[in-house]
Amino acid sequence: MKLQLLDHIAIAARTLDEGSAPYLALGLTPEGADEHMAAQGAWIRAFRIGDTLIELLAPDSEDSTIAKFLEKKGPGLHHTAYRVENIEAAMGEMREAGAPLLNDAPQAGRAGSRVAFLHPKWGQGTLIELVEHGHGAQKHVPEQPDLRAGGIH
Ligand SMILES: C[C@H](C(=O)O)C(=O)SCCNC(=O)CCNC(=O)[C@H](O)C(C)(C)COP(=O)(O)OP(=O)(O)OC[C@H]1O[C@@H](n2cnc3c(N)ncnc32)[C@H](O)[C@@H]1OP(=O)(O)O
Ligand SMILES: [Co+2]
Repeated sequence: MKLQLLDHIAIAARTLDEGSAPYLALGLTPEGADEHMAAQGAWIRAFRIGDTLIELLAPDSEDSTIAKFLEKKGPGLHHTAYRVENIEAAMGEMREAGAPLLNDAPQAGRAGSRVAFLHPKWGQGTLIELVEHGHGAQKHVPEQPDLRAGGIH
């Protein structure tokens, strides 16, 4: 398996605004709109640095996995995510290697990506995510493409 790049580093925060403060001060601006991912129990805000994102995660409810994480560890590094070309192939290789995949099938990720997670105990205390972006979405994907520019009327 070839990891293509460090896709994102995710930081858990109590709220997106609280979590944003240091990154705004560092001169970054949020990319696109905040996303609510109910299946992950999270609100997500992304800040881009080249090809990599800082992904802020805030819990959407008291029983969210992010809320559980904050209760145990407080705000901080939640996971690192590596980009792969083909998520099914990458999961197959991980399964063969005996790595503890947390998902049987790819899950829906931010901005239309597909993701799978590996247990943090295996990752030396770091939850690891594998992420595949759709073809043509390797770099910056505008949240709302400007259809006028494409000549569609
Ligand atoms: C989709 C979007 C995107 O990028 O597009 C995202 O990233 S969404 C990101 C949010 N989604 C996810 O995280 C989905 C994958 N996560 C999970 O399935 C789960 O959270 C989990 C299996 C990692 C942990 O669940 P759990 O019920 O076992 O929780 P526990 O609290 O009992 O955790 C078990 C042990 O793992 C540790 N632990 C839990 N979560 C983390 C973490 N993020 N990083 C490092 N260690 C962690 C706990 O401290 C505990 O350690 P000890 O035993 O020493 O006390
Ligand atoms: Co992520």
